[in-house]
Amino acid sequence: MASSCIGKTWCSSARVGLSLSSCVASVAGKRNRFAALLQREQGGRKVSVSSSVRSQSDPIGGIQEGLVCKPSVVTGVPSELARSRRRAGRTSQYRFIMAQAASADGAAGVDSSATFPTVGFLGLGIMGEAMARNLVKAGYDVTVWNRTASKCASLATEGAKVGLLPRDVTEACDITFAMLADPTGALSVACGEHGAVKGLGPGKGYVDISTVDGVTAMKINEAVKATGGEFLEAPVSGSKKPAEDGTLIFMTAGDKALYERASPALDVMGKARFFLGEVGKGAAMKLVVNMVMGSMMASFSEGLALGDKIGLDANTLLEVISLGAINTPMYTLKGPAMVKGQYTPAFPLKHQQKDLRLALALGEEVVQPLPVAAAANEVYKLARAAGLGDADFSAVLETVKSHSRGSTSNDH
Ligand SMILES: NC(=O)C1=CN([C@@H]2O[C@H](COP(=O)(O)OP(=O)(O)OC[C@H]3O[C@@H](n4cnc5c(N)ncnc54)[C@H](OP(=O)(O)O)[C@@H]3O)[C@@H](O)[C@H]2O)C=CC1
Ligand SMILES: O=CC(=O)O
Repeated sequence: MASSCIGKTWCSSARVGLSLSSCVASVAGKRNRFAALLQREQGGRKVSVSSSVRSQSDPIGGIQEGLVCKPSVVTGVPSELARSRRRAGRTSQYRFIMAQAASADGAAGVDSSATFPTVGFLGLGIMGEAMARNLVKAGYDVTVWNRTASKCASLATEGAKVGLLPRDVTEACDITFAMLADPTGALSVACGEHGAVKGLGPGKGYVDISTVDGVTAMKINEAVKATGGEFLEAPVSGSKKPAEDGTLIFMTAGDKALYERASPALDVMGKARFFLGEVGKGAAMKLVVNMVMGSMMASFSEGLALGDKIGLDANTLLEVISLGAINTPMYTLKGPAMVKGQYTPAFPLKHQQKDLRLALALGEEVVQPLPVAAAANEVYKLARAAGLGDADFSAVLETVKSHSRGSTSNDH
């Protein structure tokens, strides 16, 4: 293994506070209840959630637009961990909107370790929710935020706190992770009106896991640095299942000290991590990897479409591929579902097209010809135009197939 890569097994001992982990996890798993509201601004409208206490099975139902619930309405009991942190003299203003009824759960006396950072998580999409859940399960004191507030509900029932705004999360946490869709989302969450940087300052860290371009990562880095905080870009390889299993691969760059402090949490979410140097290198590595992946999936789709058209049995084709040198875990995993026309999103097609677009822009910058990736990008663009953006990226097969329908031979 490369010296810059730390495998999961090497690092498990770095995960301090495991007894605390199990204790907090058990508290989280018991009596969560909502006594909360969500208040956020979205497109100029206030959106909020009723402040009444809700059952676990329907923790957040009844989102009402137009209401403005004041933070002072927030009720509930902060977690024992948060209380113990306050007892320990922390001055951060925690503005939780979700509270855990922890008082009777035997958590009294929990001594929050100074080396076990409070962590924030911004962006609970396919990846973010699974990653944040692993942090909660590992016992971290996690505060989450998502633009669509209802997506915080299940993590809240599992023990996470919910922040009103990105800035509230960074204000409350030592290290905040962000997993947003694209450069626009990453920039707006970090640097927007109530953005994450507003809650940052010396001693705090911001780790952006989103797949973005280097320029975006550098802009966020500058904004974080202006607060005295530290920044790490940390895009990941691995999809929904590796996110659930905690087996992602991190490609990090930026502040080495933050990398060291964040590593125990990275190791909860991933199986390997690389530190690649200055900001921009992580994005570059990720874009190269995903450019290759996009081309491979497009090429695989062409093979399946051609095989289908000439009457090859699809499952036999998959088996032949699986036994040879061109086999990849991706083909093994996705192939059978593709043959059945099933594209449940693990890696949304719109994100794969975004990554190809960003990789091609990188190629432009350094005048690197990328004809195969450029051709693949066109196919993904067609797939997006056909409404497949939210399907899994393997749905590119449908576009490849649709372009050959109606013609059965090359007769002139
Ligand atoms: N899925 C995968 O297999 C992998 C994805 N990635 C990368 O990780 C990132 C996230 O992927 P994934 O979880 O699949 O994506 P999803 O589309 O499932 O989630 C995207 C997240 O970004 C939020 N978001 C989007 N735009 C904005 C915005 N303008 N302001 C605030 N929040 C915004 C969404 O909020 P809301 O819920 O409100 O829409 C949601 O939380 C992407 O960059 C992707 O390329 C990397 C490796 C694997
Ligand atoms: O970015 C997607 C992945 O699977 O990695």
